[in-house]
Amino acid sequence: MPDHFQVEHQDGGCRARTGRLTTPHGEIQTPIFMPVGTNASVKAMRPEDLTDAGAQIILANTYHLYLRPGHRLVEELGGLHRFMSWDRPILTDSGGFQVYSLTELRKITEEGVKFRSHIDGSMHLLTPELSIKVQEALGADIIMCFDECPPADAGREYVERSLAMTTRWAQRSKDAHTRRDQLLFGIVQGGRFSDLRQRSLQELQGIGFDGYALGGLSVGEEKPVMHEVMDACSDLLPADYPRYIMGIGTPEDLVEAVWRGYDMFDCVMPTRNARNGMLFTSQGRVNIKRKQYEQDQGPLDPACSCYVCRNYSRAYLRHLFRSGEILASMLNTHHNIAWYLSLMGRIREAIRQDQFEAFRKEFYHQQHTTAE
Ligand SMILES: CNc1nc2c(CCNC[C@]34C[C@H]5C[C@H](C[C@H](C5)C3)C4)c3nc(N)[nH]c(=O)c3cc2[nH]1
Repeated sequence: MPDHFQVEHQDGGCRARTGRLTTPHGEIQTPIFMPVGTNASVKAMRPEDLTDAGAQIILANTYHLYLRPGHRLVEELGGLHRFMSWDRPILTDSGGFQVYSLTELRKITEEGVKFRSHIDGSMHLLTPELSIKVQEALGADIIMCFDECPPADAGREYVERSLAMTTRWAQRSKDAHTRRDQLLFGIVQGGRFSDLRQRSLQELQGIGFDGYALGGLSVGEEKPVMHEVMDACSDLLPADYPRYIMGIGTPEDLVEAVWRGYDMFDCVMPTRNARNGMLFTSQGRVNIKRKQYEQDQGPLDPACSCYVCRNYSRAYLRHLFRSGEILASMLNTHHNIAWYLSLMGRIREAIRQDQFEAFRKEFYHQQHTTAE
């Protein structure tokens, strides 16, 4: 058992488990959802709103912060925690995925990824060594290996070559990692091919990391493919290490992933959907701009105890959204993050009671029976 992670309770009826992950900026109770902050901010939320909503750890990103304001500047100003006044854990992604998803002009070579900045058009080369150096300069508590996330429709031959490079990049990431107080996670690739996933994981375990992430998912593949890969890897990932699935997901995806034994998740959905008026509730999704809420004096979600549901009506939230008020983004985001985090709290409690199987059935039923 590694000293930074302990499985606390294994649900008696399924693979779900609760755990405790210890980082330099504090302990994290898993399963955990991590709100994402692209440019050193979780859009429309102040740090005290995040802690009020129950956030234990947030995500930041190498690609964006390297380009602006620059990792050296953040380091000179005392690191990311001080820069954004967030004193709890931060996880940074290694930047490869964002280069792939954000830039047109990019070239992947053995050395790293050449790309043109989406901000000012300047050319850059992001390598495993530079990615680790940036993440160390930012001072994140958990950092990620520099990997390549192959396109969802990539053929077996491409995926096989890509994962071999991702393994070589993982070794280079680990060799470049000097700040031992930070946890370094490896990222398993291999596309939809279970045997390649197994090979990737075996190679990463041979190098040795503080946790293992599933990459290459939630990139447009069919749901059954995603569940198949999650199933196959669940039995292969070392049970006494934290398991992180990157980019997951909807509330249903989270419940399905916890049921398969995963511990950590991140997704832009609660924050991005909030800004588009798509809100999560115990009765399913509410599209707040719809006319049916024009005179609705009730709370967004009667079962939610967040600041927004305690103080505002659906009618008011609809008015703010239609008026394009900044407060709409703030309140909608606050609720969606609080709702996601309360879902994770209810999941942890169900696991501790050996009730997660029942929770999973009830949750699916609740989310899909009530008409919007
Ligand atoms: C959505 N599906 C998906 N995401 C994925 C990510 C990014 C995780 N989120 C970090 C991120 C990404 C963006 C948006 C926010 C802030 C910041 C920039 C960091 C979350 C991934 N990241 C890496 N390194 N490797 C993957 O294979 C991968 C696969 C994904 N599949």
